[in-house]
Amino acid sequence: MIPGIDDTHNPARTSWVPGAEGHPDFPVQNLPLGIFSTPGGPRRAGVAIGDSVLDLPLIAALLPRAAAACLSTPTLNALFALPAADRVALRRRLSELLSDESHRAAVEPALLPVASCTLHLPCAIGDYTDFYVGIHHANNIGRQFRPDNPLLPNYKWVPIGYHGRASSVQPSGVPVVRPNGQRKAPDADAPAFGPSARLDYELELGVWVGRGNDLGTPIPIGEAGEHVAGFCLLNDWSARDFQAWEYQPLGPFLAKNFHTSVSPWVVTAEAMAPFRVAQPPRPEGDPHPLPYLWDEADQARGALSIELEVQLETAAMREAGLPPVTLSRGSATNMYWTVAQIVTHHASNGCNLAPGDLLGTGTLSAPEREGFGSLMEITRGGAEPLSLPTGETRRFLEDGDTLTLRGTARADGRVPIGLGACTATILPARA
Ligand SMILES: O=C(O)/C=C/C(=O)CC(=O)CC(=O)O
Ligand SMILES: [Ca+2]
Ligand SMILES: [Mg+2]
Repeated sequence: MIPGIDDTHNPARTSWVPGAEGHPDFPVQNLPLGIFSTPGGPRRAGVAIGDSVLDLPLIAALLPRAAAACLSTPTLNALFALPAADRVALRRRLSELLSDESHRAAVEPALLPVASCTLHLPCAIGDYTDFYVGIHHANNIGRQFRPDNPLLPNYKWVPIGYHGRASSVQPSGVPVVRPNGQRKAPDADAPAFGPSARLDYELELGVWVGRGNDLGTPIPIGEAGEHVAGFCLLNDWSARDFQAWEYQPLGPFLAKNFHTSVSPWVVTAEAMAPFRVAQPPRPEGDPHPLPYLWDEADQARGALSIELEVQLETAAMREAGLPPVTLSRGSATNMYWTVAQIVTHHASNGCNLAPGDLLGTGTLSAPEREGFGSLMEITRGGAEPLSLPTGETRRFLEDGDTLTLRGTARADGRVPIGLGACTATILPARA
């Protein structure tokens, strides 16, 4: 079940917190959860509201008991392990506390400016899996890696994924050290080892797993929604030169496990409820998914109406005081498989998902150039370099480049809510 819409989503609801109303990411209709610290203080749970962070342990006495017991821990894993109903109760109470002026005196002392906080990973990530549901990305990139065979025949039957590396997932802001690795130029006799010359990003959504499933017990598709705690932005940094050389036959390995960035706030599945839309119908002639992946309710509301944007700022642009350039604008509706389908498929063999596990959707490219989700697609593998306002060009990312992903959920008659930025700067390779 996908969560329902209630009064916490009411567009008429406003907050007494200065700056919350009209905030592009965090109005009172959002209330994303995260882990933060202040200098000398422990990691603890918080909620973003406008440009403030609400320190949840400080107001635990005002919150529902089940959730309150999980807020002083340095991760959200315990909170995400609770039944979704406990998260709903927490959301309703937070919405009331932050919108009803009568609670202001009790709650305001627990608000901190976000600029004074360090935002951490929301969970201790046991496992991270990256999918490949962006069919336009799969077509575009497949054409470059396998010109005769871009989209393999399993794509429309199986939600394809690979097991990523949890240890190198980092919150937004942590710089990315250019990886060293093996690459082989097409005309070279042997590979060489050194810094990647084709460092790329991948625009993805992250899905935070809520309640887990027992080993050996699959998740029926009708119940997949209850295992999703929320969403973030995810950048699956990719060394395309290493990838092309190493990925056959077992799939991505060192090309993608050196660093993965996530936006630090978890926009809950409940907050996202008004932005769930019908899954676009499959093109004529595509196979009908197997029964374990098919659910009419999921097809009716399983897609996510989230606008996505990627911006690049080079060191020279920063020095010249020029604003970042927008590389692409796309939409999360470009998913061939829904979130419920990837969750159910992942657990279909009895694999156990655990609270705080992270799933990447795969790169979400639109069909057109304006919405491509990686430089590999935008520059067609480097063949069509981008021209920047400084006179620089880019085929792939250079040291000093800062890349930022943003996402905003929108629906008619609703207050838009944002995922917050997922940003990082590239540092030179280390010897
Ligand atoms: O071999 C291919 O076709 C490409 C594989 C990937 O790039 C893996 C990946 O990270 C999938 C994605 O982000 O969509
Ligand atoms: Ca990826
Ligand atoms: Mg990665």
